[in-house]
Amino acid sequence: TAAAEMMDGEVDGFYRAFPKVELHAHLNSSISSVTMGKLIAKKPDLGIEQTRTMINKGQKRTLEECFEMFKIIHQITDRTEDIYMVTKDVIKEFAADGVKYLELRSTPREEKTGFIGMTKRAYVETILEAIKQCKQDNVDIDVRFLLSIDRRSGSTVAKETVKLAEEFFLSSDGIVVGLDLSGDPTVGHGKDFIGSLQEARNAGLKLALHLSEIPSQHEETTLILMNLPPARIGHGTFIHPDLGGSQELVDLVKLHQIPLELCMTSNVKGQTVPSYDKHHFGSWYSLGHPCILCTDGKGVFATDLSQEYQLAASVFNLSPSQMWDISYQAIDYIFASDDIKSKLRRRWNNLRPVLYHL
Ligand SMILES: CC(C)=CCNc1ncnc2c1ncn2[C@@H]1O[C@H](COP(=O)(O)O)[C@@H](O)[C@H]1O
Ligand SMILES: [Zn+2]
Repeated sequence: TAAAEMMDGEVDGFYRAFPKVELHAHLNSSISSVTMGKLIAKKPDLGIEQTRTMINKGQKRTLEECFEMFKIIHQITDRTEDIYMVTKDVIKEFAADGVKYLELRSTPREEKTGFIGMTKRAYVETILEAIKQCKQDNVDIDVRFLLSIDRRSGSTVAKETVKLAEEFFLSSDGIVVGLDLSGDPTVGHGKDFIGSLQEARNAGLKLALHLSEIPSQHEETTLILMNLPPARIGHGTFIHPDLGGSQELVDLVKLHQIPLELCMTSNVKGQTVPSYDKHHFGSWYSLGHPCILCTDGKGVFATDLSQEYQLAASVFNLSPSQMWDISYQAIDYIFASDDIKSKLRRRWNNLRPVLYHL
């Protein structure tokens, strides 16, 4: 479509200058081509080509192919030094794109390769170290972290991840704020994770769960919404009754006012949504339901948050002031404290007249 073609071109400066909140970014999906180039140069033996780690202009992949891409990326980020560099680069790139508050998420990974190997605890510590370093370097962005549970790895691993998250929740000075449930939606069942997720929530961790990324997850989503309600929903592509969901699900989401983390480029390139104009942002936004624009993975999906804003604005014909409200409203749904929310609102309110020349 014309909008899609436009999006592959230059983004005008307007949405880059917009202060933005990014709440759905997987670390290993967010690696830029520059950073990927550095990683490939460090590991020439792997013979990895850049074209296999990102979906470029106009290209599409099946969900299966996308999850194959993550395997390749994980091969090239298998040491703590890689994770450290990736995290720092990703944070600086989000800051350069005008993101003022970022929640990164990543799956604690154990690797036996290399000299020392990497434990899940070391993996998380490395990310937290990189976040701290960026703060010390005065990078203009507030960064928090969610531990991801990969649904492929089953309930025992999920329990371990919750334990690790609870531990870091208490020791990370407010950096670790929650948990994510993600991974291949065709694998595993949500019911295996409900117990662990309830425990996590009782310990004070906030939950952001990938729900209904594919049509066959109706029963799972119902079960999770009845037993948990998470604080935020990732994608929720097939919650709507026209798309394999049901009015009952829509009503549950509306009743609990659960915001949706929406990733337009990711969904179209991953082909769960046929075209930008058919993205479910349209129907939820019309309902007045809280919609948060996110990248999912600015690396693999070759986008950034400014592009996602411009895309939504052009596809759904939204004014700068409506876009401003979307950005401002996202502050309500961050997992950091009310104090941080107030600080961010003040920043936004100070920037608004500058942007609109009011
Ligand atoms: C088309 C497509 C696959 C879109 C992305 N939709 C996703 N759905 C579920 N889990 C995901 C998705 N993207 C990334 N992830 C999770 O994030 C991981 C990569 O980031 P990390 O290693 O956790 O730092 C993947 O292995 C996967 O577990
Ligand atoms: Zn995701």
